[in-house]
Amino acid sequence: MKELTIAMPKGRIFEEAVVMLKRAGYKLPPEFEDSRKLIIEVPEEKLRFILAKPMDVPTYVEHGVADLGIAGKDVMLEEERNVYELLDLQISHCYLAVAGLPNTVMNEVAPRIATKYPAVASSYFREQGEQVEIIKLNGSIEIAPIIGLTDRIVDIVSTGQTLRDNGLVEYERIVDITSRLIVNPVSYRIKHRRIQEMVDRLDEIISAGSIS
Ligand SMILES: Nc1ncnc2c1ncn2[C@@H]1O[C@H](COP(=O)(O)OP(=O)(O)OP(=O)(O)O)[C@@H](O)[C@H]1O
Ligand SMILES: O=P(O)(O)OC[C@H]1O[C@H](OP(=O)(O)OP(=O)(O)O)[C@H](O)[C@@H]1O
Repeated sequence: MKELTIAMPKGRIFEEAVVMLKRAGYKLPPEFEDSRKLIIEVPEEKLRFILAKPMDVPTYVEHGVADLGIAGKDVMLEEERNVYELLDLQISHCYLAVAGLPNTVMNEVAPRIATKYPAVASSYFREQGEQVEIIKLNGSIEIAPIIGLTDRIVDIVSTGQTLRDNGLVEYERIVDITSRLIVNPVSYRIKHRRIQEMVDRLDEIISAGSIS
């Protein structure tokens, strides 16, 4: 049986992804709950996990140092890496939206947009026929319109609480987001049986509808 390396996103997807793998029958050691290790070997399952920043997962998979990865659709759209999407895991549901201060219109000349997703935001406004200036931030995006840095933000919304608590409103919904199982195209060819077995096991869990 060929070993598989999987790039897992640290952070909020991680826990749900681990639950899913366990339900699919993979026996994962306690290191998954209480360790700061960044590489976890599971020889009994012939699996090796790399714990990466969510935005970096497609990079590891594209370069083939991970065969598989788990990444939000937001990351896939932003990164546009040469990988295949195998499964919609139906976890970490959220969406990307345009938001801003209530009852405001965007500056007519080159309105400014703050976002962690410059590629997605640029292509969205281009499709709308609007010329905008994108300001890339790495977090706490909601601050930008409040302190007058930008007219709008493009950011993730889940419960809407961050927008509400900061007095912002949603103007447009751009795209629904869930996490995806992605694969390196070469790995998919040379480790096809092993990978397909994992896909089938995860697919069964998704179809049973027992995750989030
Ligand atoms: N509020 C949310 N609710 C549900 N899913 C979310 C939410 N925010 C982000 N996500 C999804 O989870 C993924 C990882 O988000 P997370 O907040 O863990 O990492 P990050 O913000 O990209 O990383 P970091 O905070 O380490 O820079 C995102 O790519 C997205 O798909
Ligand atoms: O609609 P909600 O349920 O409030 O979730 C949305 C928030 O969650 C994410 O932020 P995160 O917690 O990852 O912090 P960040 O500002 O560091 O990106 C996202 O960027 C929003 O700010």
